[in-house]
Amino acid sequence: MDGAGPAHQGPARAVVVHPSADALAEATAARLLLAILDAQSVRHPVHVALTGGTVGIRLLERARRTPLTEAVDWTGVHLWWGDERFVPRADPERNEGQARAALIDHLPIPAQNVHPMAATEDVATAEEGAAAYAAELAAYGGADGPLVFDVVLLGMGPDAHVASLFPGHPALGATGTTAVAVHDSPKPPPDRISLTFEALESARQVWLVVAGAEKSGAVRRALGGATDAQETPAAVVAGRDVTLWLLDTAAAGADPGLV
Ligand SMILES: O=C1O[C@H](COP(=O)(O)O)[C@@H](O)[C@H](O)[C@H]1O
Repeated sequence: MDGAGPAHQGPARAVVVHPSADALAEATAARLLLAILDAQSVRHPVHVALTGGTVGIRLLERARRTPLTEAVDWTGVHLWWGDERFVPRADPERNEGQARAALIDHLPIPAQNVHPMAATEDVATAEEGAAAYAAELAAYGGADGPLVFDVVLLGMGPDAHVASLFPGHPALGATGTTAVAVHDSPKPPPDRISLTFEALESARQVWLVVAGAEKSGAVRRALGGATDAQETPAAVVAGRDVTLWLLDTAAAGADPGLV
């Protein structure tokens, strides 16, 4: 585990580099299940926000296969999403459907503990979907404030987007709410719902799980001290206690500080 450089202030940030995308998925699955078990020893319930994306889904497939999954009390875990594509529920693009097939459908988790974002059958607009999600998150908050995620999993795009918060996009600036509608997403599909920075940063731990050489430039910028959320959203997202960058060697690139 390496420190990420002098530019970062605040809670602990660490970078872990794995030899391949497969190793990253395998290790992150184990890390997630252990984090849930740790949290369950001190809190009830435990809240986790899932990510879509290539590694985000692969790590859920790995989690399904590890015996650690059986040690978790899934009745005490709530699963949320960092973002969702605003498409019909059966659309293969939906993060929800992919996560259900990879893991959730195989868990003894009560249906009411799974909190997907709205599909197009549920509401007329992504705005309505975002408002409904913000209300659901608020309902699970305590008297003293909003819901605190134990772990937020995030993928990252080559453009340094996290969840569906894209560089230069108006949704980046959303404040005073935990969920926002996204239109004209530079990555298809164009209509999405995303947690806001405010919601992501309410997490105790934020983990950015990133694989692939095409993302090494964005990783270098984010870990190299970029501070402009409009240019490099991934650079500014942080957990209250811990921010973990979990990379494969390709995403870490040639930076001798990371490999
Ligand atoms: O569109 C999205 O992309 C990112 C990253 O996906 P990847 O396939 O490049 O790993 C993902 O984190 C996000 O949830 C998803 O909606």
